[in-house]
Amino acid sequence: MSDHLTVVTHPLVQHKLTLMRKRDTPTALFRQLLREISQLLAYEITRELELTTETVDTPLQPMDAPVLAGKKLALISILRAGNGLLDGVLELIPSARVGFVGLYRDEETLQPVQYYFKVPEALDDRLVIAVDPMLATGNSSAAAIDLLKKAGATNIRFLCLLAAPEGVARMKEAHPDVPIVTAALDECLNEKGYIVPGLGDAGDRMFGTK
Ligand SMILES: O=P(O)(O)OC[C@H]1O[C@H](OP(=O)(O)OP(=O)(O)O)[C@H](O)[C@@H]1O
Ligand SMILES: O=c1cc[nH]c(=O)[nH]1
Ligand SMILES: [Mg+2]
Repeated sequence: MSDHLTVVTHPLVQHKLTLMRKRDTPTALFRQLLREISQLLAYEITRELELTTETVDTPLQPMDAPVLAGKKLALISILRAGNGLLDGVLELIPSARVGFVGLYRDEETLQPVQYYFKVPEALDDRLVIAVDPMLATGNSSAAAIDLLKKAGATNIRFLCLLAAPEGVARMKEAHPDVPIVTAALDECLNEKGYIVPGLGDAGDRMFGTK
């Protein structure tokens, strides 16, 4: 991917995102919509995956048919809200290897606090797609990507649902080599570091906490 930021403007993505933003959308529907959007975003972020060919026998004759090239890609969920994107993407790419970076954002300092890290082996040989629905200050995603790079990843993409300009700028400064794919670029952050207009706290809405 050449662009640092790609906003997926597909009408289905935009319509579903609007439903997710509504205050009264219930938890079960919120999760279902996120799963549906995650697959449309995955389509976009994987559009330039390398292909090779494999000879297969169709019922009529053999042919050289396209298959994905290289080592299986790694999906990394930034816990816990990342899991809301992970499930749908994994359904689309079931052979992907999966890792988890546990981070939560301290609500006072807006700094990430790490509590878990487990990723697949040979990250340096894989395309790594890190997923987290919300890119707000960018502190969590920048820290997660630092950890992935320390673990050897060199080819990383970041998939989110909503981004704030502040978070995109932070990522561009810290990780200019990591393309971002999102469904929307919102206006700004409020004084508590929430994306506005946004959709609130993705993890809480997804899991019914708070
Ligand atoms: O860009 P930032 O300012 O760092 O904010 C974004 C982070 O905040 C949310 O996670 P949260 O800390 O709420 O944890 P959770 O996923 O467990 O709810 C979100 O899922 C991101 O990880
Ligand atoms: O708006 C925001 C900002 C951080 N995390 C969220 O879930 N929502
Ligand atoms: Mg949260």
